[in-house]
Amino acid sequence: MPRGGRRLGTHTNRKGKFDPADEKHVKHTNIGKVWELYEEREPELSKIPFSSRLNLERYLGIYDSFPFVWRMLTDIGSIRACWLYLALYLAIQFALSLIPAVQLWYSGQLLTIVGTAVEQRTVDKQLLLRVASSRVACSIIELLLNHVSTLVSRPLNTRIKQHYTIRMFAVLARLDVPTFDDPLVQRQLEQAFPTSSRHSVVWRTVVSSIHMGSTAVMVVSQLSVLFNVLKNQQDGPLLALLSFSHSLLSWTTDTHSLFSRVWAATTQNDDYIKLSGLRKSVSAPAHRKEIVAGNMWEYMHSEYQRCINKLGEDAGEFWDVYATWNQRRFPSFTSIIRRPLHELPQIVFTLRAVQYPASIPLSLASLNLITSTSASFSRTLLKLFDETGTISDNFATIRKMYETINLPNRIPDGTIPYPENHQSLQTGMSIEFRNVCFKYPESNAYALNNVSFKIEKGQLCVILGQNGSGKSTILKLIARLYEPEEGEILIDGRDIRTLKLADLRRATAVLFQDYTHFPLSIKENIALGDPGHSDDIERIKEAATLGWSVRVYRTPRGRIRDLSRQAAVSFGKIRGMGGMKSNESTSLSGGQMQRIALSRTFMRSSASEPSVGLLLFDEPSASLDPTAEHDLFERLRLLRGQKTMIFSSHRFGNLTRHADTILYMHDSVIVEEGSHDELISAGGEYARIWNLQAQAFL
Ligand SMILES: Nc1ncnc2c1ncn2[C@@H]1O[C@H](COP(=O)(O)OP(=O)(O)OP(=O)(O)O)[C@@H](O)[C@H]1O
Repeated sequence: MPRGGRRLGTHTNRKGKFDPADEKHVKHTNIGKVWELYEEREPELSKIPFSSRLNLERYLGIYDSFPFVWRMLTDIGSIRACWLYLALYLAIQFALSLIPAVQLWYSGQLLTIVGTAVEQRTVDKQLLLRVASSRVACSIIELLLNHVSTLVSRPLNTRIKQHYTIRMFAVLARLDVPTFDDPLVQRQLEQAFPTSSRHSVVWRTVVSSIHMGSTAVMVVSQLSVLFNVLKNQQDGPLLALLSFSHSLLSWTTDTHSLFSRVWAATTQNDDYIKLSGLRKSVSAPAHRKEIVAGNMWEYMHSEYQRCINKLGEDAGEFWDVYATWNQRRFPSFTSIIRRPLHELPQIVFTLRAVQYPASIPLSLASLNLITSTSASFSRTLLKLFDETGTISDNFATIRKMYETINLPNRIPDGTIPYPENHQSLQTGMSIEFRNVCFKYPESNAYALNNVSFKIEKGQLCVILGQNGSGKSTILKLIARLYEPEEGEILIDGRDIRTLKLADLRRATAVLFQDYTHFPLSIKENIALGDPGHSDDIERIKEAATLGWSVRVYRTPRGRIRDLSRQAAVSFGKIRGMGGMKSNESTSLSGGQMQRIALSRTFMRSSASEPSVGLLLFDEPSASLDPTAEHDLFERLRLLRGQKTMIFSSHRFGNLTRHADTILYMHDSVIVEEGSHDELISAGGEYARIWNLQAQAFL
């Protein structure tokens, strides 16, 4: 039951592992009876005062990110009208950054007027009116500028977001299987393109950079006002310093420790694990049938209640329990002295007033001016530190994003175009495996162990074997989804690695066992089989006709007619399956889904299709009933013409009798090879199972 995390955008430059067992770098705390918290210990730099809040480590990697940030800016420049909007946004932000200093200056002017009035008992009414109205005007201008800024930022954000969404889509779509399946790549993708964020990381970086620039302008302008204010004030620097220390202290203590560090929380409490298991069981639709039919609810309810009663306050989610635990902790020294420090400027002022009673009204005005000016200045200055931290994190994310955009695929592309002559594909492709060994990534066991065979051009080959013997793996290696560890695969006598990947895949039509249904309409699901002809409705209909069988199906969204009688498919009546969440959410059966996948393969695999020379089918009849299976095999055999066709199957029968060659696999190795008659007369494992099956029907 692990929970873990790191505040979004903090320490993103940090390298290394987070190992809960490493006591030197990871602190372990029990949070109540249930949760165990593992936090990274403060790094070396944290010994410098305030460094935990300043997060000095984050600034160290900022320079590495500059080339990527420059690239981001040039990319933004290439988006239509973006520079224009950006320049406008920048100008507005600059104007906004000057406003606080102007407001402070007018506040100072107002206090000077009050001071003069107290001293001389006269008021320059015109000056007062001018200063007061300018002060009000400042607030109105600020409001208007903020509004315009929001109006400008919206189209800017949308354009930037769309631009990068399209690039992200390209990254996701082009990754090959081993690269995409790598958990590290998955994490990299999630960090570079978080799915949950409303704004793109690019927009966040642009905004935070501009804000940092305007905060810097604010700091400089407010500093000059502060300097002017303090210039003529007795005790001014002391009062300003006290006020500044209070702001600094509040800033350093206003942070939640867990938010700034890498952490993980886990539990091994059996009651809590059972409690969450029960909660998930009653919430997930997958368990509903069994809960109802097995009359389980009363037991589940009483167990749930028992676990909650036993755990008491600790029965909550990690964050709730942690919040309660954190509140109970004794306040830190800094948070204790924060309050008295807030009062200190007033105490100092009172002491001074007692010393020089004659100047009390004037000093009162000064106290107010100095404390408000220095508080505003220190707030802005400290905001600048926070923003610098955010910038360094955003820059690091930009770097990661561009690294992800450039992520190379694990399967290297070849350079030789294939085939030299397209007509040659009509007579199929030859395939040869020479001593091929292969392990799946993250697996220690061989899925193929020293496999060698040759399938000649135009042959029909059936790969037979039990579950897990390696049949699908052979097909995946031919489609170059993975790379063998040892050995060679030859296509028409050429090393598969030297051939251009796109050409090879264009020449191959494949139906995998674990085919999927894209959450798109049925028509689009079929058309994807040959994206080059996705507008060719006749071709889609033909593929659908070939993939379907002798039944009439009703889908919740439309009716697919009996295609075996060569009736036309009316796609107008089949409304899309777009929006379906998963296979379970539609009422199409496994067999129906398989027919759609078959139709997709048929988009490119007809005998007349000149660009395809090899047809690969991994258990194409697994979800079909016997009639449909027989029907399908007959159609496939007729359809292939003279092209090479490879089937993987664990069923003996109709198909194997027609095969030119059968590869019989066991435990990642080919144990028998030959035609049906050859294997029967050889009297090996194939013959044994064939005879067993034959006896069953006697
Ligand atoms: N993605 C994967 N990662 C790790 N191991 C895998 C993966 N896919 C398959 N394997 C393993 O490789 C071995 C060969 O699998 P393969 O899918 O080629 O068998 P198969 O003969 O096609 O089986 P089936 O008849 O069940 O489809 C099996 O032990 C399987 O568990």
